[in-house]
Amino acid sequence: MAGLRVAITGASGRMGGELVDAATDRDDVAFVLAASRTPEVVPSGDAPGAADAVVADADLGAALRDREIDVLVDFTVPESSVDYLEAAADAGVAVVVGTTGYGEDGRATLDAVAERVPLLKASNFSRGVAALRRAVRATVPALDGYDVEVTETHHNGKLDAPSGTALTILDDVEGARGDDADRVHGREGEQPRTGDEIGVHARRAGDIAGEHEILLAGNNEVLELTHRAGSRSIFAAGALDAAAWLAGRDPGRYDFDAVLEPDGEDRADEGNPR
Ligand SMILES: NC(=O)C1=CN([C@@H]2O[C@H](COP(=O)(O)OP(=O)(O)OC[C@H]3O[C@@H](n4cnc5c(N)ncnc54)[C@H](OP(=O)(O)O)[C@@H]3O)[C@@H](O)[C@H]2O)C=CC1
Ligand SMILES: O=C(O)C1=N[C@H](C(=O)O)C[C@H](O)C1
Repeated sequence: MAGLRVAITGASGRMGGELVDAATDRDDVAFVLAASRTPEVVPSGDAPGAADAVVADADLGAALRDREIDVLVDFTVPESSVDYLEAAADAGVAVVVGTTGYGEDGRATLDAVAERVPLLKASNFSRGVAALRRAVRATVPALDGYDVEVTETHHNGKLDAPSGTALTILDDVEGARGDDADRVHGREGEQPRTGDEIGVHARRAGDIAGEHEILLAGNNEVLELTHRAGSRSIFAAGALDAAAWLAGRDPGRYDFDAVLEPDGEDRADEGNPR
């Protein structure tokens, strides 16, 4: 491919801005189209970190075709995301999805879109969290019967709780245990722990980019597995790596692990569904 042509939705958002900035900096990206509900506040033109073109989100479908976009990268909210992804599918454009918090309808739309174009969704595009998930899947069976509590901490502007990453990790824990645990969110009053429950805790404060901790305790010992994002740049880099990897592939659902293991098999599966 001569150079990747990417579109980024929600360009005035925290991740949208980070993605536009990172994409304009990459040698493998030839063109950056930004889409926003408020295009007038998104920088474009020759300034460093500015998109090559900015359009109103209502004009996204036409712009994807006119600008010959290869991949759409969406980190917005579920309500807008489903419209953006359908516009991409109509235009035959691949999609990388970082948005979290979908309900059942949103997840069904993702499945339908993946039948028409390549779709890679991850609740977390950092390499560290991908490694953390591998560690969780290996550790939980090794510590059979230990109590597990998952805690996530994010900035005070985050909408969804628990985070998509925490939900993915909970799926990993349950998959490794081979059962569906009772997920207990927070704890208040007289509420002792029951046998195989998993405690889930969501904290919101300041400008924390994202922290996830898995606590395993039993047998007079404690093991803590923790990932801390230092900035959003790691998510943007991972998502753009995924976009470069996804362009030109067949329709279907792809997993971020396949991007990180380029010599491994292409895995089009249901992984990282949140
Ligand atoms: N998978 C991953 O690695 C990561 C995922 N995320 C996820 O990305 C998503 C975005 O996070 P973040 O950038 O912090 O969020 P922000 O609130 O900062 O940005 C979301 C943007 O979405 C756009 N948007 C379009 N429609 C709506 C709507 N109806 N309501 C609100 N916003 C709308 C807006 O941009 P505009 O006005 O320009 O259209 C808005 O700024 C979240 O779901 C978050 O969990 C975040 C970090 C990493
Ligand atoms: O909203 C965020 O900021 C983040 N959201 C993702 C999630 O919900 O897991 C990933 C990351 O932790 C940052």
